[in-house]
Amino acid sequence: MLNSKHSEPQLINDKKDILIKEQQQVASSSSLNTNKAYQYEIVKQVGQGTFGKVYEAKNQDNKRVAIKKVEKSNHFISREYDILKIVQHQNCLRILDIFYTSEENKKMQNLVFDFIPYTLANLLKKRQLSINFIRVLFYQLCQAIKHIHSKNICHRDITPNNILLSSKGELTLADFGSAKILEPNHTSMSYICSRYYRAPELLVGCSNYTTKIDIWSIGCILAEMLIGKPLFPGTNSNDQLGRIIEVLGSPTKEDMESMKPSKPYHLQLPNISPKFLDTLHNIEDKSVIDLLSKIFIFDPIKRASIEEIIAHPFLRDANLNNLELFDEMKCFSTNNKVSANHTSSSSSTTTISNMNSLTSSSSNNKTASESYLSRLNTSAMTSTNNLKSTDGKSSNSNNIPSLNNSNNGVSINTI
Ligand SMILES: Nc1ncnc2c1ncn2[C@@H]1O[C@H](COP(=O)(O)OP(=O)(O)OP(=O)(O)O)[C@@H](O)[C@H]1O
Repeated sequence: MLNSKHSEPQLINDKKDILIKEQQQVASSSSLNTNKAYQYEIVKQVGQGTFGKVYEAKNQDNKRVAIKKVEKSNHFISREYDILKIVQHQNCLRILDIFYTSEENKKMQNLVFDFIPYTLANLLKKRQLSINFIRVLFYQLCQAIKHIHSKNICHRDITPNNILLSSKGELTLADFGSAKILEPNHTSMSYICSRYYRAPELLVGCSNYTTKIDIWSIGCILAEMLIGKPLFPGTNSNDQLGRIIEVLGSPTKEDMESMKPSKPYHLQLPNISPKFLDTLHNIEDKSVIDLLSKIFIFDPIKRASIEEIIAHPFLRDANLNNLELFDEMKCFSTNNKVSANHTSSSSSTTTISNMNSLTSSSSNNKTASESYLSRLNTSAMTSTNNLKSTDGKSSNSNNIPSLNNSNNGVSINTI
């Protein structure tokens, strides 16, 4: 029932190939293997990340590929290639090749991938999705997460920009640049993950979090697919936590302890009561609301695991065999332009009846990536204070001052 139409990756051959290429890489490290760059013809730039650029290119067989160029520097920890060698799943981005170039006296790592033309972010800007299409997209995302979590890999930056889509609606999780294998008693940087998708334990500075931070992010993505805009569009880390509290209500003392904050937190709150059901009241499918209620839980241990999510009734009838019945991806086709406000679907009812009455989202739809710090070598920085987030705003995740009045009186102080 749940067969993807992706072709099965040639795992063994690819892995062997990658290993051989890596050995060749080491052997020719003095020349940085720059010759290999000539095997690829750059077509155009398609993405600009925090640390690198992504290009559409053609290989020698005229196959369309994506090349992600990232500077190799002593100040950056890039685990991306190491993680990509482990991740082998039809819903996770597959690495095809790696080579190094020297550009403007910088050593650049070039990662070559299958080219996948669309992102969930593009799609969400274009149109509202039907509940059945959301179900199949979310199902595929969950399969990707199940695979990486089975290897203790935490993605740590799941956002609509990192979810790639084929013209048929096949989903590929990309950007393993922030991913890390989480060891049980090791600490990790809490200043990780793009803001809107950051789990509350990260916002309070927890440094021995688990893969449940990814579960929070996919909950945010599911909600965003349903309502058409980010559920928690915080303008800074404080505002982010305030917005979560507005919807979920104040965390209890036990919730706070479960999130293992970096400092004792004293919540000066006029005991906010949950607005969760009000926030999502326009969503007609009640099983998806029940699923979200099991994901949006402060306590990471009580938050649903990926196996529990996959077993939830919302995903029970996910059927990838009829992807072609959906018309959502047609909005990208040049011959068949669908307006951004197009809401009908051939296959199911629309998800919500009135997007304007959703309560928690602001007009600011810009994703604020705060993930870049995760890639900095800790020795290269002394403090996270006053570092700028990639949206250009000053941001400070671990030293949380009072929230401003825009959060209905929610204020949070550290003691
Ligand atoms: N395989 C691919 N095929 C086509 N486009 C891609 C591919 N990989 C990435 N892109 C495009 O490039 C963008 C940036 O890619 P990616 O997230 O991997 O880079 P990044 O430098 O890690 O970005 P960020 O710092 O924002 O996370 C994606 O949002 C997507 O638009």
